[in-house]
Amino acid sequence: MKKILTPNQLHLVDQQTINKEGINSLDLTKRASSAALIAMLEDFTDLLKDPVVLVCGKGNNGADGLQIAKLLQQLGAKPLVYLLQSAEYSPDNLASQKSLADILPLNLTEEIILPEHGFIIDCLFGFGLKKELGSSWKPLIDRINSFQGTVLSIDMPSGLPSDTSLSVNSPCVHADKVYTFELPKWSLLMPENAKYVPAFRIVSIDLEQEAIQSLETQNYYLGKEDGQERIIPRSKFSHKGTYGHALIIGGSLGKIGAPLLCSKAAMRSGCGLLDVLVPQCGQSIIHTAHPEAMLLSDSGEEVLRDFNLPKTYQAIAVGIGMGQDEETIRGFDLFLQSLEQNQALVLDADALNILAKNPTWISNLPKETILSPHPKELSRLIGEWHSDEEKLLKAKEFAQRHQHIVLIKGAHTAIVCPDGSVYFNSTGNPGMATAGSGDTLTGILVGLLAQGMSSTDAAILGVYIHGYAADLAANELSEIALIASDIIRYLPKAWLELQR
Ligand SMILES: NC(=O)C1=CN([C@@H]2O[C@H](COP(=O)(O)OP(=O)(O)OC[C@H]3O[C@@H](n4cnc5c(N)ncnc54)[C@H](O)[C@@H]3O)[C@@H](O)[C@H]2O)[C@@H](O)CC1
Ligand SMILES: [K+]
Repeated sequence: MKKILTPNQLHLVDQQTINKEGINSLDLTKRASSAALIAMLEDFTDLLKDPVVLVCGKGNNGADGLQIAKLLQQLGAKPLVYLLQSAEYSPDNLASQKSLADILPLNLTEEIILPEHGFIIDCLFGFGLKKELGSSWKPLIDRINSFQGTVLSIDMPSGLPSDTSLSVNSPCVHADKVYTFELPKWSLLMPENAKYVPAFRIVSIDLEQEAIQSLETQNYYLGKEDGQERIIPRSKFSHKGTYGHALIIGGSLGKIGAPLLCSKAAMRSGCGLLDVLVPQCGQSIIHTAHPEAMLLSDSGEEVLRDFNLPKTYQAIAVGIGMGQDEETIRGFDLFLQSLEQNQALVLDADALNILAKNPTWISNLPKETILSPHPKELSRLIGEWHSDEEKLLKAKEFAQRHQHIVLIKGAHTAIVCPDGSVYFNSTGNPGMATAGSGDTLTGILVGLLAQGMSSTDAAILGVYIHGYAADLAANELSEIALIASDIIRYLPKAWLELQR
């Protein structure tokens, strides 16, 4: 997994790389610039053919821009280079200016000339932005944002601080894609910044890994290796009991599809045995549609009421499609009271809504329960928020106070852990914004927990593979057509790929 660091820590890593390698800062800038250009050329082959305008600031982000311009010239392109007029350029910036002819002055009061199409490479500010840009920057940023072509930002979209939320009206470049160096930055992962960062690519520049390892953070970005490391191998002499017995509790009249999707996803994630507890109206549906699952009977006709568990389970998921009938709420209360403190548990949907209305019941949850709310359910649990930063803080406070794991689902789902760590996911796509997608995640989670995985590991692997299966599905079926059943259908392929 990659660490998400603060600007001060990023400066430190740059500095330690320079010291350790015995290079100077300009060498690192050149390395970064050529890596960024290679990545941009891979994504946009027209970069050497179409008009390119580089807009450079006075710091090292601007130095990156000047170096990229030089490389583009060497490749035969004729980029227009604007450089912010300043009395205090960084040393790398000054050195980079010397190797480039025809630099156009950039003043905040004068309009820059832009072509009808092509590219702007935005190198005004990177992680060195100290505070939000003032209103004097608005005309320039508005001009960049009105460009009809493609806007590529180096390291950060200029105007976006790397580790805090941005006020609504603050000027900021709306990039089409951001090429960020070595490590993802916190604000690139926040949903509220999607308009500035619809996509980003991490460009490796071989920064000193030891320096990165030595720095403390609570924020991490998950990669494929984090999923791979957590896969549970199947052993030759194992039997179905080896891989745990899971239980799914949910469903109500008209909402039997939810526990059905959940139970299929659980078994496609490797658990050995699975029981499903649904009201009577759902029993033949589950039996017919998912013959591998076993059914527990509940006396409730249309809604669950008994929550009667004949045996113990390695893991239980509860809440999907369950509804909030009075009888269900009563049964759920008794169920929570009956739980052992070491019971692995996932709560979703109506289980969370019922908890939000009865907050004292939270104390009955076993430690490290995974709570998998959608945004509405989350706000009922932790209260409203005004920014993604506040949402994360509140979720963190909740996770630490109650010692549970809270998932903030969405693009870059955040796994908020009881020790304050937050893991941001790197897989998934907007096709997952579809009915039942969350039910499949809950199924994967309970399937993994049943195999004896810790809640944090199950959340990391579960969230990662859920998005990974959806990415494989979307590649073949499109994001538009993607439905929750497709995520389950592509789980086998996702496991195969992850095991490679
Ligand atoms: N050698 C290095 O340290 C490397 C740096 N790199 C690049 O350097 C960037 C960081 O460079 P810098 O630290 O020079 O920072 P930036 O280039 O991001 O910007 C810093 C400059 O902007 C000014 N500034 C900050 N906030 C402002 C505001 N609100 N209004 C007006 N001016 C403001 C600062 O006074 C400073 O002059 C990275 O984002 C990356 O693009 C890369 O080339 C990798 C290597
Ligand atoms: K930038």
